[in-house]
Amino acid sequence: MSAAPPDNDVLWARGIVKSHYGTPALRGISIGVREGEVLAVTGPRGSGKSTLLGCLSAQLPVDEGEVWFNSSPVHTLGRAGRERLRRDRFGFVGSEPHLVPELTARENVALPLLLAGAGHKAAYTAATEWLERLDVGDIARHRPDRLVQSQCQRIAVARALAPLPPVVFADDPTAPLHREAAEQVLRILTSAARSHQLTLVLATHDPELIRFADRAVGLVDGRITAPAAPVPRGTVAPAGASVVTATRR
Ligand SMILES: Nc1ncnc2c1ncn2[C@@H]1O[C@H](COP(=O)(O)OP(=O)(O)OP(=O)(O)O)[C@@H](O)[C@H]1O
Repeated sequence: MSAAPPDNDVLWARGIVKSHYGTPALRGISIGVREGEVLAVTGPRGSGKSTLLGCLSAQLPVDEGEVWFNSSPVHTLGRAGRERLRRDRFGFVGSEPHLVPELTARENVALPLLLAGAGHKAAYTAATEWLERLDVGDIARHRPDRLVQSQCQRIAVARALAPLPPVVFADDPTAPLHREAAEQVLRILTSAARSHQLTLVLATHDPELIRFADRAVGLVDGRITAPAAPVPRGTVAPAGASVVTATRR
């Protein structure tokens, strides 16, 4: 019989093992994410970051181990239960924006709100506000084919944040951006998460970007590297330098 997860961890996992068609991706990962914190998952390409986010966010079933969200088990849910959890409680930003090409920027951001049952006016007002926060309010009526990738990625961030999900997963969200745009998008993403008390799990292969997080966990070959301190404010921490023990601010 397993122990219950700690109350103050919004996400908690123990001993996750996951393979893709026989290729091991996670080899026994245990991790806790506190409510309202920004946790960076860092490591080289192929180290298992996307797979870890997939398991924590109920996109991928684990082969072994446990995943809990708000003290409820995720690892025992079937496909429909995992889909419901993702739709109702989690937001996602990937390395590609994946906008609906037929819809304007504003319609893309309003879409998840409308699907969740928000009224038309409320959804479009919120979409406009989030686009303005992401500095792309001026292109609200444009379709993605008229926009550059950094604008599309900002729209994708607005779309993930607008419903204010308790947890946002961002898997290498700055991959298509140059350094300046990457830093700006991460600054907006992390400050929006903090000001709305959202929990953010951020995967990045770029060790310089973990300074935007409160804590960081390093992965190598599907395993967590040695535990260490929280990300110090205003510094650049090396990859795999810290794991998961203290609070932010
Ligand atoms: N769909 C898949 N089919 C087969 N192998 C996969 C699949 N997805 C991931 N893998 C393998 O699992 C391991 C971990 O991959 P994962 O994508 O989780 O790492 P990552 O750290 O996110 O890498 P990247 O930074 O390149 O996205 C790698 O060896 C990868 O080749």
